[in-house]
Amino acid sequence: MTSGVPAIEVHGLTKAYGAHQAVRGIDFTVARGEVFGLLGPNGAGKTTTVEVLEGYRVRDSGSVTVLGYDPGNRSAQLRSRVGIVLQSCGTYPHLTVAETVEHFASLYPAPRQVGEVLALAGLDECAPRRARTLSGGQARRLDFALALVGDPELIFLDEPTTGFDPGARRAAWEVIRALRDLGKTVVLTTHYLDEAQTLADRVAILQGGRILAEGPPDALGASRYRVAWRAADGTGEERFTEDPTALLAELTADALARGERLEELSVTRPSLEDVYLELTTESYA
Ligand SMILES: Nc1ncnc2c1ncn2[C@@H]1O[C@H](COP(=O)(O)OP(=O)(O)OP(=O)(O)O)[C@@H](O)[C@H]1O
Repeated sequence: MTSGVPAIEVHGLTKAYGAHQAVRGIDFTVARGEVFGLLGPNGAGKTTTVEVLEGYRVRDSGSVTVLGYDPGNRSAQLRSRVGIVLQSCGTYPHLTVAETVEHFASLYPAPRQVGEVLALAGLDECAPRRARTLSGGQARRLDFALALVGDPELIFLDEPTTGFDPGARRAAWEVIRALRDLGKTVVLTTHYLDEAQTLADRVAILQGGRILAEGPPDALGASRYRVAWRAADGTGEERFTEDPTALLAELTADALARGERLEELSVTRPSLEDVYLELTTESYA
């Protein structure tokens, strides 16, 4: 359900806290119906960027458009079309799950049906329970449900599975896939690279307020090959290159000149995790 007009357009966005430049001029576009992952180490500027998009933080410069609006204007129309899953807010512990979702539904002009939202968030069985009795994973599903009930076009998920057990994570991934199937646009920040690899159509890797790489998770490493081998002293070695033919020629020639073999030699296209670690470690150096 992608249309020509992007869900989000960011050009030259900057934001400083006092003397500290948290976001240093970033550009990216999120298409409608896309799941977009923002990755990066602690302090990279992910939350700052998302808060600007959500209209919670005022940018210093650059242009930002969300569903055609400037989020800096905090328009009510934009708010009703955007869903935000905050870290568990624990509202109304005395209400049941169904009552909580019903209450939030009443705040929106055209809410989704409560039963449908409960099913989508995997909360059918929890519907009659009081919110305060939910486990951490169930409470997080309720957060999802509350972000969905207004039937938003665009949903921001901030580290949606942090602290989840593996089962709860898979359940949350199913919810996110269901959102994509409904044609929603999802912006996801996460520290779990497998989560980004599995769910995101495209990712941007941020560090020090700059985007280091952007693209589909499988394509990011397409031109960076990992060449690994075991050296004569038994230590594992690895090098990254855009031209494995040249690197292999160099390595094998050197090894032959020393009368050695490159044991366990392999050439692989790196995973998102490899690309992420290489990029974020490189630029610390
Ligand atoms: N309100 C604030 N006042 C001052 N500095 C801030 C504030 N919020 C964030 N920062 C700083 O700005 C930088 C970017 O922070 P931000 O929270 O955007 O990073 P992040 O990528 O979301 O990190 P994390 O993965 O740890 O959540 C960090 O150096 C942080 O310390």
